Amino acid sequence: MKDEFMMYKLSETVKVTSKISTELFEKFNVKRGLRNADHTGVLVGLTNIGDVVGYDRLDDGTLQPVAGKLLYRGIDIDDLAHCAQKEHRSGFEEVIYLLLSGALPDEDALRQFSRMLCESMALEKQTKIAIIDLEGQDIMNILARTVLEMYNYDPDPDDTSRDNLMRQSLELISKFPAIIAYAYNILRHSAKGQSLHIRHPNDNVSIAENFLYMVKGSQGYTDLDVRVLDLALILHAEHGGGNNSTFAVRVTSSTGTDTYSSIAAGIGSLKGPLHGGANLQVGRMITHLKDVIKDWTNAQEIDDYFAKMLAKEVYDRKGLIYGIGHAVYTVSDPRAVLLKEMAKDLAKEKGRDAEFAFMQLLEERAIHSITHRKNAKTKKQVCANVDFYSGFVYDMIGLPKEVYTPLFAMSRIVGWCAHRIEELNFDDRRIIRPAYKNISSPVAFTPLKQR
Ligand SMILES: CC(=O)SCCNC(=O)CCNC(=O)[C@H](O)C(C)(C)COP(=O)(O)OP(=O)(O)OC[C@H]1O[C@@H](n2cnc3c(N)ncnc32)[C@H](O)[C@@H]1OP(=O)(O)O
Ligand SMILES: O=C([O-])CC(=O)C(=O)O
Repeated sequence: MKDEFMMYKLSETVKVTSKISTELFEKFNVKRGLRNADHTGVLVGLTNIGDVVGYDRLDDGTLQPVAGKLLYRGIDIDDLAHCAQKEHRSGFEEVIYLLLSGALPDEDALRQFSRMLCESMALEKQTKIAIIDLEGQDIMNILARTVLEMYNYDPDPDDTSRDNLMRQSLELISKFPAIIAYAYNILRHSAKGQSLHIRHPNDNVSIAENFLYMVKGSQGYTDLDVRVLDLALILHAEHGGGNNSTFAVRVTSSTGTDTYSSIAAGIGSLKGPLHGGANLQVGRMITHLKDVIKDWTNAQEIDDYFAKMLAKEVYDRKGLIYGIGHAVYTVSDPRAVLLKEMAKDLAKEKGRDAEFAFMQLLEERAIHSITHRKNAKTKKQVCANVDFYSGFVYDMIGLPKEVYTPLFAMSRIVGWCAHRIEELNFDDRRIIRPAYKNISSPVAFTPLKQR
């Protein structure tokens, strides 16, 4: 038997053995996707870090959709984002301090903290060599592998005491920008034949600015670009304990494993197209839609195409419109609202109003099409999520698609670290270990010669 046929045979067998009928989930009251029947998440933990609000629960137990709110340690992200922008200073460092410690820094503390992060941004020689060695097409995979490699250079990698976790968190948060920037520059060099730049981070500039500098050089960005990236970093930093990547970090942390293994799990989760990887999928989808939709202002033409997408007849045949829908948000995702505001201003500045108007119409028609789709099992209200406008914003400040999802990780590493510290520090913590009911019947063993 040829190896290819063996693989085909194995896969065909799995087609049958992996089938589990939906009725069985209902029969055994299994919370598919750890979700209740009303789509809310099963309550599996408590946290002091982020609060994601998408609905109110009324006295009769039903849900009332509300405009989305996101709080970091009790503080509304609208306030964090608008205040930093109004004061013309970077806000991401303040958010890191807040999420990790639980309180806002005063001016002195913020200055010292920002300097500390900046000074720890440069990568050790071994890490740089590891990134060059790990040449590959996907920066999320390079990031995960680099993080795993960093275990070897840590003098105390397995110590899960709070002090050590804080040290490791600050190291990882400060080093992600250089890892991503260098990995992209190496990819650009090897895949596109461009010159290779390994720029040392600058002292006394924000994380957002340092990232742009390391990717594009000092002539390659403007003050506005820095402000835009800083906003994106503020908005992606944390999303409660239940989002898939943070939960992956909490699940792995609950075993007592080391920080690098746990963060690599978070990166793997975030890469998925239903989670952080959706920003890349939105970019691809919009490029496709710009091509196939002849009249960018024609709602009917868009509706017709979306109907075919939802019916899995065109595009990637997954039946999804990327950047739309959310497990918690219903009326709006507050991050998408802020990114959309930013996208509108930027589009005006960069002469891309027609594209912005097209995106806005796509958003409106996507929500309409999902709400009115054929054979819908539920009528849950959907809205644009954080990934809908982020790629467009990155594109307008000249960032390549290869870094869209890594930028999400560069920010979300903060939430992951805060949750890992929390997971390893509350009283009476336990290993996370839910149950799977086995539904197969017992099978008698058949000796090899009799099969
Ligand atoms: C940072 C982030 O992770 S944000 C999310 C990024 N992901 C995406 O943008 C991918 C597209 N979106 C989706 O796949 C989903 O909306 C998710 C994964 C984000 C949320 O999934 P769920 O919470 O399981 O969806 P939910 O239960 O609220 O969906 C309700 C219904 O709307 C449908 N729906 C929701 N979003 C979409 C979508 N984008 N395209 C098509 N149908 C959708 C669901 O299939 C479901 O249909 P059904 O009732 O007929 O079964
Ligand atoms: O909360 C979720 O399920 C996904 C999300 O928006 C995030 O992690 O930012």
